[in-house]
Amino acid sequence: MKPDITFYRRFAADILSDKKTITIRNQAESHFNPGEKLRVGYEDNNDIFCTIEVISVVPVAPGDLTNDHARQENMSLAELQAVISQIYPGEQQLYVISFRRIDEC
Ligand SMILES: CC(=O)Nc1ccn([C@H]2C[C@H](O)[C@@H](CO)O2)c(=O)n1
Repeated sequence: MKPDITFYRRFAADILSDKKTITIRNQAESHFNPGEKLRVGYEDNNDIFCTIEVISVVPVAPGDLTNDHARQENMSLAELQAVISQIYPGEQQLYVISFRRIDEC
């Protein structure tokens, strides 16, 4: 079965240990709704590694990212800003998807 959302493999350990509780995505992945349960897979092969429940989806401009966002990503703000500009260069509107992990698969 295909995942509903994927993550780079390097972030999986932080999700599975509940250190990472948000992800920041662009418009294409802003359609999730609070309460929705998502199968989470690896970006490189789509293997599912856990299930999460969406808590909220909130718009954010890249320039408005804070230390609080970084803490929830288990990164420094500088690291988060670097990751975002690598994945979403030039995007002006992003979305913070907050989640809680339900299951390890
Ligand atoms: C397709 C795609 O966009 N995949 C992504 C996007 C983001 N992430 C991670 C990287 C950071 O930890 C946050 C913020 O974007 O989410 C990802 O793993 N895969």
